[in-house]
Amino acid sequence: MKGYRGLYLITPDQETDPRELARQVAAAIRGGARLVQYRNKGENVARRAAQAAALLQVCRAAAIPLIINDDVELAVQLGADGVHLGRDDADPASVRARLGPDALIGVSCYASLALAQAAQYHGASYVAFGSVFPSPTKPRAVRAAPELLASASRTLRIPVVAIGGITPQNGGRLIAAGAHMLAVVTGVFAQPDLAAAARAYASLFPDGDPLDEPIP
Ligand SMILES: Cc1ncc(COP(=O)(O)OP(=O)(O)O)c(N)n1
Ligand SMILES: Cc1nc(C(=O)O)sc1CCOP(=O)(O)O
Ligand SMILES: [Mg+2]
Repeated sequence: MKGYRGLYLITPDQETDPRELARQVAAAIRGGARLVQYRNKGENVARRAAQAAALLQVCRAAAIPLIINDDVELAVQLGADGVHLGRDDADPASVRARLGPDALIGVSCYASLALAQAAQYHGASYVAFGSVFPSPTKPRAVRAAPELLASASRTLRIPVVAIGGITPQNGGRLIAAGAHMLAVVTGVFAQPDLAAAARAYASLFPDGDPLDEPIP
């Protein structure tokens, strides 16, 4: 997953109409989102499948990868680009075996560099640390110090994602610390103009096409 830098958009955990959700995500992609995660913890299987399918269309049209949170079967059924796994989800090694070498597999590491090293060893494509700030989406999340991003980006070979309460105001300091991607829900989806909100994050990253810049 070399070269990935920029805004990592995560959908809000809501029963939004699939076409409306697709419209919102398309606007954020126009604003500069580089990776999209479909995250809906709801029980409505049909709604989840419909939302994810609508997002896949939008992402394919823009050549942006779509990651599915938690649900490996949905990712397989849909032909999505990958999955994001946390401590309550399947283990990265078995998911890598199931999805093959090209799948994008993200792993939540909370505040633990040891978890990140293990995830990399077991085939993770990227690791995520958080919450780096208090998160409106997940107020009870474990907190991870931004300084952890520096040791992670120094010692790992895969991209480092920061998540939790990230705004255009506090995001720059995370990039300076070593984050390759900023994962955001509220900072984009709670704004009236999603393209402008995404642009505010995208502009925190160095100039040029972030996908052209290999991660050292
Ligand atoms: C990019 C990214 N980072 C962290 C998470 C959180 O994953 P997890 O701990 O499994 O919690 P849920 O999102 O499943 O509630 C994420 N989804 N994406
Ligand atoms: C899904 C998720 N995981 C987190 C973690 O810390 O692992 S924080 C989070 C929600 C991020 O949303 P917002 O941008 O609204 O804070
Ligand atoms: Mg999970």
